[in-house]
Amino acid sequence: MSGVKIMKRLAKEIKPVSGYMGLCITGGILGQLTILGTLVAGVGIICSYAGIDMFLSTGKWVVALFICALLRGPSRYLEQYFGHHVAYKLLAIMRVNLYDNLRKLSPAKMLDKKNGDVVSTAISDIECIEIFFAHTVAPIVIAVVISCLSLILCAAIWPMIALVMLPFYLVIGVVIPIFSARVGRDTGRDYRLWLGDLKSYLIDSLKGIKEIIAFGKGTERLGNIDKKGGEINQVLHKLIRHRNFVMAMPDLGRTLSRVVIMAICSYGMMIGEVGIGGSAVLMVVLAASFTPVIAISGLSGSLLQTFAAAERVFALEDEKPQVIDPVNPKKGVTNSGEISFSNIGFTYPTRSNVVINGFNMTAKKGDKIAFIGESGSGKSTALRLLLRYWDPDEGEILVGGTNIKDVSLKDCRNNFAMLSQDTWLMNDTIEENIKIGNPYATHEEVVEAAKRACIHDFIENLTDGYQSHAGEMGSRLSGGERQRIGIARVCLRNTPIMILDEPTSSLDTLNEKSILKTLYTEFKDRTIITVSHRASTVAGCDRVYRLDAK
Ligand SMILES: Nc1ncnc2c1ncn2[C@@H]1O[C@H](COP(=O)(O)OP(=O)(O)OP(=O)(O)O)[C@@H](O)[C@H]1O
Repeated sequence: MSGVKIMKRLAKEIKPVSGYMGLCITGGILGQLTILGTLVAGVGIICSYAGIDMFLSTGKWVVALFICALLRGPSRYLEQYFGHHVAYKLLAIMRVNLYDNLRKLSPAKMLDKKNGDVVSTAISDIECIEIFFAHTVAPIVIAVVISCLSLILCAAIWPMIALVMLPFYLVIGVVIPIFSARVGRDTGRDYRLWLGDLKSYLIDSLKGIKEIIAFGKGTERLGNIDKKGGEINQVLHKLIRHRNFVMAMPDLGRTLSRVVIMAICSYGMMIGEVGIGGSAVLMVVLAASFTPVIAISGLSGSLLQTFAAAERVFALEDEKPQVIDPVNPKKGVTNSGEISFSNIGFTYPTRSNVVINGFNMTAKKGDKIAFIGESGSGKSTALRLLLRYWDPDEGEILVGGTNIKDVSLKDCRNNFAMLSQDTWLMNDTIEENIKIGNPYATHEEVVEAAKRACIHDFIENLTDGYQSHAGEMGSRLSGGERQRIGIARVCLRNTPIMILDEPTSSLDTLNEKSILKTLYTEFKDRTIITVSHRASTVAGCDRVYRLDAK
């Protein structure tokens, strides 16, 4: 994506808060005008004391000086306050938009992405865009307005000086930033990529710390972190060299412009085109008006990272999900427990080998169905197709007689309560974790579900009972305890179909028997599909479907 395209797209994001941005720009312009006004009033006071006619009396210049000085504070406050208000509001909107798309991309498109890289984009890349919203848009407008006003004022005093100064404004404010952005673009991009890669490696190393220690890989990981850190530093040095160069060039331009201003003003006085007062005003106005222009030039160094970060955010925002909602979804026709797989064929887009080929299955309301087969035969894949994480390449899946592709993803998934192989516990109380199954459930209903999942006594014995924090002790819970919390969650979700992927793999036979009996008898009206390797888990099912590895 080109720099101009990124800027245009970022600028579009400002639309919902354009009023606040207007206030920020007004504050900025007013702030710069107060600086110019203070300097011009100073010149006015000195010249009128020296007996040079400066249009206003000394007293009026003093009043003007005080007004400008007093307005400087509030205008600066206005600019900074609304600039940051806009930036943080927009960053919050961008975070929500990004998470919304990540949600749609999950799980199919998210499997290929590195967790750390996505976290890096969702947090630090978005944070990096703050520079554009808070420190770029308004300063560009302010610099353009102040440069134009200064040139108009100069042209009113002596048109020639405006003509001579115009190229300085263009070179410092336009040519240098564009050139700098073009030259440093790849370095900025490399830095964000390396940073994402390092974060990903760190998160991976933390997640797998037990295995890393057990297999004696700690030193190797440490060495790799050190190596990656060194590589990042090299790119960072390039960025800093570039930024320093970019900061030095406009400063050089400003110094040269001052020499030219003085030379031309002296020449103007010599040939009688401008008086002492006019020259003094020209000198202070032109010198001061370069400050906002220089600020833009200086920004172009920081913007390299901002553009690279925005590019990464937009790439994630633009990525198309694996499955999409139909344009005109059918409504309310799938709420039953009937399921049918007819002639299903499926190959993962990233693989060449067929996973499911010509698979057929039917379940009536209340049927207890089992999928069995050796490891890798496609049992979990069949469940993923039912949940529409992917669409089959061949055949169709019907729920309640309707093709699941014809209803919205939300309506389709509202039919299912899912227990996956690894129960995810969010950073909240045990009660809230169970209530994921039904946020409106009462405490009594949560307790009832926990009893069905044979986890009630365990929870009661915790120091804070149902209010104990699962996040803090998530890693201290055994696999079986986590699995039973997952089962309680499923029990609470009132859907016609329950999907259980290895529901009792971490439980002893006693607990397994008791939980399955509860599930199969108490939920006799619900259709249950169970995936398991264990004969004991599928023993109570009405029908067993075998999937064969291809
Ligand atoms: N997201 C994916 N992308 C590509 N291939 C995948 C993906 N998920 C699974 N597979 C492959 O598809 C095949 C079937 O996987 P699946 O998880 O459905 O098997 P399974 O029968 O449930 O196995 P297990 O009993 O070991 O859990 C395997 O070869 C697996 O490597």
